[in-house]
Amino acid sequence: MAKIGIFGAAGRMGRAIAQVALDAGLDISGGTDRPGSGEVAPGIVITSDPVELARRSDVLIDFSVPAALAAHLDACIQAGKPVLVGTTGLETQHHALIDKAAKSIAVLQTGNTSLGVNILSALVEQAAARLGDDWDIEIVEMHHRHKVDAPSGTALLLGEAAARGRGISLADHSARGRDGITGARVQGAIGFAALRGGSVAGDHQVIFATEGERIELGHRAESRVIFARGAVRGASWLLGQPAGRYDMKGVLGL
Ligand SMILES: NC(=O)C1=CN([C@@H]2O[C@H](COP(=O)(O)OP(=O)(O)OC[C@H]3O[C@@H](n4cnc5c(N)ncnc54)[C@H](OP(=O)(O)O)[C@@H]3O)[C@@H](O)[C@H]2O)C=CC1
Ligand SMILES: O=C(O)C1=N[C@H](C(=O)O)C[C@H](O)C1
Repeated sequence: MAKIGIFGAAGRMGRAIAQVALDAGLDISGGTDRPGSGEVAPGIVITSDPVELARRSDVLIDFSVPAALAAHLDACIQAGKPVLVGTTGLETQHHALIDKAAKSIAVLQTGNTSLGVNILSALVEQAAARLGDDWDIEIVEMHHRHKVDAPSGTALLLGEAAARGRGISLADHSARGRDGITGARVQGAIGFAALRGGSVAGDHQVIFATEGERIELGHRAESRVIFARGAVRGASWLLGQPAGRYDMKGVLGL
């Protein structure tokens, strides 16, 4: 049976993934986290050495922090093991590291592992392809009070889908963090707004607004279990893939 290693195992997602994998009867080789993070689940060994974990795993799952990504990718390259990266808050330099790693190992990176969000992304791309840029696109997300990055990885994934549908680059058309006298909305911009509070697992809404009408497409996560299930499914799928960069579309057959 394939052994799954978890980077960031003591975090909210790390623990959820361990639980889902154990419930499914899968084998967990162990996890990494910062020293003193406590027990994740009975029998799961936590180390602070990602290379050691990668060597005794068949596939790795990373839900930790962007600052740890380089070390995690390096460990997977050294051990020759595939990895699913679910960590969000990634910037250009992190995506460049993933592209480089994907030359020698299989890497699946996604801002959201759930089936529902990936279906939503396909719908958003389709709607954006059919509506002209007199339809303003705004993406609103809400998450729990502990979340440290904004906009969420999912909001960016949905923004990328909208930009792809429109045939434009998101980097050149995104409007983030409006405050004060912003001036009127720029035609063709894709706007982002982030709310934080309570224990919300993850709500996303994509609004297409034009004169006189509005389309709203959305997704609400009711718990982290959906992300954990998607991560375990994605990791199992990665075991059969050659080196390269992947997202959830291949896993879910979209
Ligand atoms: N793609 C998806 O579907 C989803 C992505 N996410 C993303 O996953 C990430 C984790 O989320 P969540 O579990 O809620 O966050 P947590 O803060 O609960 O977990 C992150 C864990 O990583 C640990 N960590 C910090 N530095 C390192 C390191 N160098 N090596 C190993 N572990 C380290 C943290 O330890 P410490 O607390 O001591 O700093 C913490 O235990 C976030 O980026 C989040 O946005 C979340 C849900 C779904
Ligand atoms: O931090 C979270 O909790 C989540 N993060 C991901 C994101 O940034 O989109 C996915 C999910 O919405 C939960």
